[in-house]
Amino acid sequence: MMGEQTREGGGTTMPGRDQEPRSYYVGVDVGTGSVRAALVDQRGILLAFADQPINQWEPQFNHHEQSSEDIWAACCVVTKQVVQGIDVNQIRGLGFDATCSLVVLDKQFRPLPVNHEGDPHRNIIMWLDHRAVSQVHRINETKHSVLQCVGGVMSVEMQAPKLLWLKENMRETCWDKAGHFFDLPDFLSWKATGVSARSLCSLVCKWTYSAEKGWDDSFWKMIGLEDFVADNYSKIGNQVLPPGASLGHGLTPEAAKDLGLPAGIAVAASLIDAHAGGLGVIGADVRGYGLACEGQPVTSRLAVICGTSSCHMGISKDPIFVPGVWGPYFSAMVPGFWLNEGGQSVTGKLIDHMVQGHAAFPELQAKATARCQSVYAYLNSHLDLIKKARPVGFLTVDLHVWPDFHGNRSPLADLTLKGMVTGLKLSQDLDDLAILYLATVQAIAFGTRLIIEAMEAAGHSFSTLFLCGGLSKNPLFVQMHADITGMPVVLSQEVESVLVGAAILGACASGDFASVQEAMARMSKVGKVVLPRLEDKRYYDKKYQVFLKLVEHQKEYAAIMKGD
Ligand SMILES: Nc1ncnc2c1ncn2[C@@H]1O[C@H](COP(=O)(O)OP(=O)(O)O)[C@@H](O)[C@H]1O
Ligand SMILES: O=C(CO)[C@H](O)[C@H](O)COP(=O)(O)O
Repeated sequence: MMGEQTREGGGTTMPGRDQEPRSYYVGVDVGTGSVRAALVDQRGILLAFADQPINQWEPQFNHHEQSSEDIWAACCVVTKQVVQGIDVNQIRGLGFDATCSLVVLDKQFRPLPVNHEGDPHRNIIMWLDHRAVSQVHRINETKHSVLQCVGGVMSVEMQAPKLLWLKENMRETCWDKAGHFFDLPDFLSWKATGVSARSLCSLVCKWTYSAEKGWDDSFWKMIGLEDFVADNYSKIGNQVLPPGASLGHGLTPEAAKDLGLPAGIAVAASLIDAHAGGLGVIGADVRGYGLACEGQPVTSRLAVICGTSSCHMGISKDPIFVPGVWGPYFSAMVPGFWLNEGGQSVTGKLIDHMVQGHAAFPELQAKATARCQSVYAYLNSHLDLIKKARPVGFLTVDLHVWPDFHGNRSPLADLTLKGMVTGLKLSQDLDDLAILYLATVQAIAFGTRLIIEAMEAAGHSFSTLFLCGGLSKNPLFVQMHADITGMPVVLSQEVESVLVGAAILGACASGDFASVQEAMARMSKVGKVVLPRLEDKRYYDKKYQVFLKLVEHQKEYAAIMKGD
């Protein structure tokens, strides 16, 4: 099915039509549910956008797989769409970002199966796959020093546990035949240039690579993956480049044909999607908005990329060790800065799950369709209808949610935690669905508040949130994040900020900007500021107390059931 397409001249008129841009850059963002591309000019204005859904397979609980061939094909569709009608010779650079999913190829770069069905088309273990639970438990039991750079506890969503799972469970059909293991962003830049160099971003954040010391042989030997040490890391990458560096001789003729772009244009070393989102928002010029972060260092800004999951990206001049929060990672997002990444594994996915699984969802769907609205726009207006004189957030005074339906990524770093809902009644009508949706949105915001508290207790100091990703298009989600954290929320002028981040990479690789920081300052702009309703602070402080009690009780229940 052809994805949605908006572009300059056709469909919605994009801003910036009035001036002919000097240079174009193409950004490609491979998210969980779809591939998006954008044509962006040197001011960071989006001139064209296209998206294309991608398949996901869930052959068994907690196994999530994709196809690198599907994803590349979708990249080709959307890239061709966004460059239609322009002089492609004005395109100066191309940048990719993607989820940190694991791509498996044989020695001839052909896909290998990561499943017991032996289907090589499904050669990607996705970022949210939780199959490697016993492997990550054993890795964490080692207490190896590299774990200090992932908040002290390695996530089941990182690559080492998944690689160990493949070695232990797919020896003949996959592991012995494997020639290359890529993080998805690096697979895309390899596909575009034929250069198998990896990005510092992916290797530092998901593979335990150190910007300073490189690979740690003792770690791989200790966890049972000494194979990589033996061949000098050729399968997982022994050439590493900073994000935005220009790869090889740029776009190969074959990839140029696939993508509909000129051969030889600069292609950048990639970023993971959350990091591209951070690049796309965190450097915006905030003068004139009366924000506390005006005149403060960029380290006072927390970027929150809210899509299927939410990633909380905070940077610092010196390394900060935050227990249960990934990092500190050097130069993994903004060159020269240390990065800590908090996160919630399911946020958009959780909201979709709660809404679609409710008894009143068919009625909601019919009513939203009749109004030509998304179900979320309909729910937001329905909440305004039923809130009466109270602020909308007060509707959940006796309905509370703990959001860890897919474990807790940060700051508790406990994949055994589960979701919780308290305050249910017998009724299951549209009002109940709307209030449960609201309580879920609030629970996600409380999770963000808990992550911020952990990061600030370790040394960060934030004054402003910079939101992007699909959920930042939901006004209720944004307002609840402002009200519950007590911080103003900045939304970018370009809502597709992750794509601006990918385009920034392409702009840097082209040499049009002297640094990533210069490109960030020029290409990301404030669109809107949402201020917190501080008059509601007391209410949310009380709901936060309940929120924290929920996980305390969950742990008590688990202890009781574990006891004899
Ligand atoms: N306009 C919108 N209003 C409310 N929620 C949205 C909107 N657009 C996307 N979402 C939600 O955002 C999530 C997808 O986020 P997105 O950043 O687009 O994708 P990905 O996680 O694949 O990068 C989904 O849960 C979807 O329901
Ligand atoms: O772990 C990640 C980033 O560090 C994943 O790539 C991210 O959580 C998935 O992104 P999205 O929710 O946008 O699909």
